[in-house]
Amino acid sequence: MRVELRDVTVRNIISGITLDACDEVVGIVGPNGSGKSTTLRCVYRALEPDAGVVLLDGADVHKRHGVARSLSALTQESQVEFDFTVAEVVEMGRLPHDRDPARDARVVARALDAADVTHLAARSFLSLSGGERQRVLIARAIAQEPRVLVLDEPTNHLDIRHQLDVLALTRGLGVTVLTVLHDLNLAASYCDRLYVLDEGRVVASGTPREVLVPELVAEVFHVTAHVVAHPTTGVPQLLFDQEVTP
Ligand SMILES: Nc1ncnc2c1ncn2[C@@H]1O[C@H](COP(=O)(O)OP(=O)(O)OP(=O)(O)O)[C@@H](O)[C@H]1O
Repeated sequence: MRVELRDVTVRNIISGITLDACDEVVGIVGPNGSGKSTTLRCVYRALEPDAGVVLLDGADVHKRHGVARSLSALTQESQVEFDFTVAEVVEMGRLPHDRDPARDARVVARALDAADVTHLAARSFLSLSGGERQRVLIARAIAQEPRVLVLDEPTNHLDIRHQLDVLALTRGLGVTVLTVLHDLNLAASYCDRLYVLDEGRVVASGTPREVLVPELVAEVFHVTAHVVAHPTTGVPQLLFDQEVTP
């Protein structure tokens, strides 16, 4: 499914954001406060742009019917306030769909397994650690069987193994994934294309190899980076000098 943002503007926070993603993993990177979460909020309809439009397969996401069945989001606001079990939280992913108990149970079991939380199914969500909660919320998003998955910092709280697992898992779904990532090396490894935001605007876009060059990294993040090829995959990876550039 194709997601397109055309000239999306929200107050003075983001301005003229244009991007698209279709059946690929697209990363949004940029410094703190550059407008990444605000951009995603417009996609998962927590915010309506002041100008511009967000389209899902060509239809305005704020007017289209059935968006909840097509799009799921793991966001900074994704939380569970009441004391549900893990299994119940993941079952909530099925709510936008017509009920089919046997199929729902299979999908939920697969999602629990994929996010490595089957052993936690009977536990209270509120008793879990930050990383365990994050994996349960990922399982819920997967259980929704979305065609577009919107992720705001999905690796938050996760240890390195689960960071790699979650990114491989979401990539393996074969759907459109639009994700904010802070770790530029994970972004280079898992994203087909990247958009770089700075001060509410897109300042670069392209493949990780095209975008993650020392000049851009210095200009946007104010650090000196050296690009090396990953020894087994050849993917560009960044090594940083310790001094911050002005
Ligand atoms: N509701 C709001 N009212 C006023 N300012 C806001 C609001 N939401 C976001 N901002 C401001 O807009 C800017 C962009 O915020 P946003 O959360 O989109 O950035 P971000 O790139 O996701 O940042 P981070 O990397 O720190 O998560 C920030 O300066 C933030 O303080």
